Amino acid sequence: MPRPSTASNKGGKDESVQVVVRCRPMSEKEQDSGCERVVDIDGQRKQVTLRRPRNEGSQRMSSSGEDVHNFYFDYVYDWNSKQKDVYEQTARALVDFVLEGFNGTIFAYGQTGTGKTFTMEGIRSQPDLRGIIPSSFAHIFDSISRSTSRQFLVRASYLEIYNESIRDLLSRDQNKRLQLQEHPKEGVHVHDLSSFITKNSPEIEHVMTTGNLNRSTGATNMNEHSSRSHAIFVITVESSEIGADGKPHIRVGKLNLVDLAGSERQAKTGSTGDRFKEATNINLSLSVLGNVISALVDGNSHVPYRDSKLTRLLQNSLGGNSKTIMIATVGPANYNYEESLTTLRYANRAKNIKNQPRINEDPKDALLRKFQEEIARLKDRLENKGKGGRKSRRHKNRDGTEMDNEASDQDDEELFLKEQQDKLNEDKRTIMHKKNINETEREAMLRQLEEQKKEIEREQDDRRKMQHKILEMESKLITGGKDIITHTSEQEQSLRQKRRQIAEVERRNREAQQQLQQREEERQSMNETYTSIKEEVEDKRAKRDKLSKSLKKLDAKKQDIIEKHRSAREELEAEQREIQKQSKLFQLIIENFIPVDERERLLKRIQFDEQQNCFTLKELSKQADQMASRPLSANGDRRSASVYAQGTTIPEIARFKDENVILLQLDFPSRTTRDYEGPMVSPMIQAAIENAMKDEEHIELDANTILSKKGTKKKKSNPNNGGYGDIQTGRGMNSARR
Ligand SMILES: Nc1ncnc2c1ncn2[C@@H]1O[C@H](COP(=O)(O)OP(=O)(O)OP(=O)(O)O)[C@@H](O)[C@H]1O
Repeated sequence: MPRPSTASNKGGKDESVQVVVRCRPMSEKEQDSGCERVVDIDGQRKQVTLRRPRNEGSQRMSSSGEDVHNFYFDYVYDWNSKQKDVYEQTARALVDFVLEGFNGTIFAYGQTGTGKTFTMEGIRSQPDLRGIIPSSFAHIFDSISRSTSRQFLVRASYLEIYNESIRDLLSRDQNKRLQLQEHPKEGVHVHDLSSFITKNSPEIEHVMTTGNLNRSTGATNMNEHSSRSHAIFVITVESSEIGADGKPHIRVGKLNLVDLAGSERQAKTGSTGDRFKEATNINLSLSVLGNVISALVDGNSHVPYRDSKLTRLLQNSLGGNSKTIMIATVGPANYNYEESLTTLRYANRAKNIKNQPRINEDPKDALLRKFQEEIARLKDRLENKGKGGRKSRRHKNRDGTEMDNEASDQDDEELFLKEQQDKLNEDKRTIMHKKNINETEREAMLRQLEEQKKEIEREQDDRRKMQHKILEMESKLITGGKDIITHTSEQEQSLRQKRRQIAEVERRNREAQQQLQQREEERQSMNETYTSIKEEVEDKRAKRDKLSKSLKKLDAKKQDIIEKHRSAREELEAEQREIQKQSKLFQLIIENFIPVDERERLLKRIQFDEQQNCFTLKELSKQADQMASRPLSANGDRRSASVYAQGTTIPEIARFKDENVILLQLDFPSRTTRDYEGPMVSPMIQAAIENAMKDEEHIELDANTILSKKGTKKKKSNPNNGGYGDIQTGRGMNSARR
């Protein structure tokens, strides 16, 4: 719903919602079970510090850490705070503004059992423990009694929102549920809500007691006496004063005193069934209250006032034309840490809500105006009757004496009527004793007298009724100052004004302090950003150092690898040279020592074995050009057989059968050669080979060249000296070997 924009809040100056935090003392139970206190209050700095319980996380307690939360409010009160101090410092100025015609709201928000009711109502029977509501009663009536120029009308209402339904706590019928109505100009109000005009503190106290008796309370496992409903006590103060134009001007101030239900999360209360529904609805109102606060703080165009009864009723108090104080209550013990943190965060946000309070002047529906008009009307009627009476008196005054009736008051009127009655009685007696009239005439005269008498009695009765009504109405309008010495009153009034001024200065100081705090927070966050950039630089520098170290290591490794590679390459080159050398040697040998046809056969047989990665010679049997087959004997045997042998095997040849032939061993001839013992290669050839091998690039080996160089020397050498000096002999050697 859009923000209210009724005429009443137009033009009001922006004013923040005041937020006050109060922490109650440790209960006996908490003390006995040795609970740790996690809340610190610094009244001077208006600071609340909440520490995470020691067993719930690290021991770190730095101001920037997550474990310590600092909050600043308009006022903060610790467990030793007095009810009177809370009232004087926070509520008094607001109640004064209500007497001036502003709307005001004080609401207590917090977890069950943290002191909302104690702060709002307290213990009424003990003067020192009376809370904000009873203190405001005394304050209002005391102020009125000191007022010299104004007439007041004070009325009170008391309602409860329970399970999202509204109940009039002052109604006879407690089953009746009331509805909210919205007036385009006057905003939201509860239809049919009863209100009681009260003329003094005892009367308004009585109203509260009656309402409290009707208030729903229930027990949860958190706190037996916990209130599960939102209670709103409304005091409307109307005042009238004659203005410079000589006409009465009316102002209406409305004070909402709200004791909200416990704000704790439902899981903790262990609610189920009806209690669950109850908790859900209570939480609905509270969560909508949270949404409203958020929307107002964030400056949203849509504020969800309509989402709950509570927020609809408090619409003017939040972002409207009211002066508002939120009192957030917290428990000091460690087990309340999470709830206290939630409450403090909630309260901290509420500080940023801006209202536009302004005086409600001459509203059309002011009860005081109706009273004044009715009294005036009745007085007028009385006067007119008086005039009529006086006229008749003048008319009936037989002795002709003229009376000054203009100045006659009510007593005069009574006296006049009494005189009239006495006169009628006198006339009646005279008629009774008259002798010169007949009976019929006498009776007619007496009847006329009787009629007149009845009329006078009726008039008397009417007047009494009107007078009573005027008195009754006037008694409800309170006017102070009659019994107070004006001087003292003025002094006190100026004192109060000074107090208000002090409160206003303090409020401005608080706002300035808040702004300072906000700037400090911004500075801190900038510092944090700076610290984080610094940290980033440090981090990057460390990474860079690390990287340059590993780069150095890699460089060293690279050098190692290059070195290893270089030496491996050198080795490979040497190996390659060696292989080339050998290859040249083999080439040399092949070209010079292997016959050409043999070389060609070998070349044909040569193949590369992929698996073994080397050249191999093909199997001879598989060669197409293998040796010619051995010749067979005439009859197809592998070898020719002697006739004898044939005779033994072939039975047909009977010629040899009888011969006695002895199988003798063959005599081997004695050896005529010797094994070669000399050098394999003649020194000359060896020298030629070595010479050729010296030049790696080109091996020149031609035995003929060598032979031509050595010429005759070689020819002279003994061909039997064991050498193969002639290449031709080499070939011969190869042939011999084969
Ligand atoms: N500031 C305080 N000084 C002393 N006693 C306190 C204070 N605040 C609360 N207490 C005590 O703590 C108890 C719980 O307080 P109270 O009933 O006011 O809590 P509550 O928040 O109103 O709970 P609920 O949500 O049930 O209404 C009461 O016994 C009350 O007397």
